[in-house]
Amino acid sequence: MADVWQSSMDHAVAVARKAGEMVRGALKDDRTVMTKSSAVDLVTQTDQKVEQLIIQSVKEKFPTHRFIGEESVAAGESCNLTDDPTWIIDPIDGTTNFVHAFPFVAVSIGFSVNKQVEFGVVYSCLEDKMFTARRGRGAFCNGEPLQVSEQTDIHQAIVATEFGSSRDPTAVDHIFRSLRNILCLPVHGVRGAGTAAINMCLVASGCAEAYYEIGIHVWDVAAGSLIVSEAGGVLLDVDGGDVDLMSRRIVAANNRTIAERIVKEIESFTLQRDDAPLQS
Ligand SMILES: O=P(O)(O)O[C@H]1[C@H](O)[C@@H](O)[C@H](O)[C@@H](O)[C@@H]1O
Ligand SMILES: [Mg+2]
Ligand SMILES: [Mg+2]
Repeated sequence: MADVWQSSMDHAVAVARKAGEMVRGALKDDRTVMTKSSAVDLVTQTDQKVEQLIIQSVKEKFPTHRFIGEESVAAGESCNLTDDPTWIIDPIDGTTNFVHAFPFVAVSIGFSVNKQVEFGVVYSCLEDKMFTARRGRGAFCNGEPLQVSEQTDIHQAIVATEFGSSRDPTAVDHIFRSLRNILCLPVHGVRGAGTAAINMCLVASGCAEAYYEIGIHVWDVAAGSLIVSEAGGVLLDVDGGDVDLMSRRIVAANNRTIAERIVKEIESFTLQRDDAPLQS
């Protein structure tokens, strides 16, 4: 049966590739680092230009579609998911990596309809890996099918996580205690690529059993969440309930056994939701 969202997905792949070229071109030149929510929440002109490139090109082709873009939200746009077709964009996932030329940087584009992610595209542009997933039709990297790891023993797992961009001491304490709990299970290792989207693609590829983080935003994980689930993985909230992409918390794992084991070790905390009303 024809896929009603195929042309949108084709466009997402094409524009992510174009955006990736822009990111690669700017890697050595863009040293204009600005900050957002904290001194370590970085943004560059390239983040802003890439988001504009993506939004402009989508608007020309699909004028009725809506957008949630990281840099547009930072500039004051609202972050509400409606039932309308919505492009959820992180122009550079891994801006800190980009600034330091640490070689994991992604363009992440999720597309949701009726609040459900229909397709996800993550372009790991320095590795030239194009990860894609279409709901119900599998996940792929450069056209090759992805499958999560079959490991069910947490002691033989690699777990990915990040420290995020908050330096609030209470939040940092929670993050460290969770990390300590997981390290001391013990697990084979803890890793972090510096980008939520690539961490999730590593789970989808079977290279890591799980990824969890508190503090991410919907644009960090919208595309990656579908890539993980279409590769056979599971998504949970850090308290073990259903994942809520606006809640800023996520566990993405190869299977429920690993996901639930990790949930037991996480000291959860709550942050302001992405869709909280804007403060005037
Ligand atoms: O801000 P970018 O680089 O789009 O996204 C990153 C978050 O800032 C950081 O807090 C988080 O740890 C990382 O996983 C995410 O990709
Ligand atoms: Mg991001
Ligand atoms: Mg970003």
